[in-house]
Amino acid sequence: MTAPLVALTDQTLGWGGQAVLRGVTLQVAPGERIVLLGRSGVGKSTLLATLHDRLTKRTALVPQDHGLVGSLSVFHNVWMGVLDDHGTAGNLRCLLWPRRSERSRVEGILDVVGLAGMGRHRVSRLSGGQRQRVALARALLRGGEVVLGDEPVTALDPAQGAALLDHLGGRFATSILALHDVDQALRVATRIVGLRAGGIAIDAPATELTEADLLALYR
Ligand SMILES: Nc1ncnc2c1ncn2[C@@H]1O[C@H](COP(=O)(O)OP(=O)(O)OP(=O)(O)O)[C@@H](O)[C@H]1O
Repeated sequence: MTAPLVALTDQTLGWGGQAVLRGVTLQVAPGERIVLLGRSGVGKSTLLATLHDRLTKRTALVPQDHGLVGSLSVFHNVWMGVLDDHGTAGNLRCLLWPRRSERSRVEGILDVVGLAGMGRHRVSRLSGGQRQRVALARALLRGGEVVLGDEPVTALDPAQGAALLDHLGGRFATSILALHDVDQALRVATRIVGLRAGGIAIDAPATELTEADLLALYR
């Protein structure tokens, strides 16, 4: 059997001594496409944060708040995805004088997320959906074994959101995404983890679940 990428056993997860989720047992195997569902505030981000901390393979993250630096350009925000591949001197040089090869590498990804030609735009002047696509571009540039996304396409229109979820699926072998859209979840997931009342209420292959099963998480 393939070793799990991360394993939690009967864990209590929370913040500052306050439990949010109890009895969490979850293993993530390579190649799984896991979607986390559940009402607002139930603990999806809390679980993602724990998994992000525990994963040891290269991981890209699309945080709910995008995690961008507004005063920097789109190019520099996307480049942040690969900062740890370069030394401090190389990163400082790239901040001031990005090379043509670095610009074109980022430009290729901006094209994928529908932001072609916007590398020099300042992030603080972008719309919410454009910012979300910068965060997605940063994850796509970073690459790795796993992508973690906290509502990574909520600011996008349905067609654009579906296309970018497919791009994530093509770039990363394993994904763990918190989503709010049940149909989208059933389309992209191999496995769905539903949170309710302080714990995991559903953990099953997506093929064994119906829309009604998932909508019950929101009642
Ligand atoms: N960084 C944090 N520091 C302290 N408490 C937090 C933090 N993030 C979340 N919480 C708390 O943990 C609980 C669960 O929140 P969490 O963000 O995990 O839920 P969620 O299911 O992701 O919600 P949403 O769908 O609204 O994003 C909430 O009570 C929230 O206030």
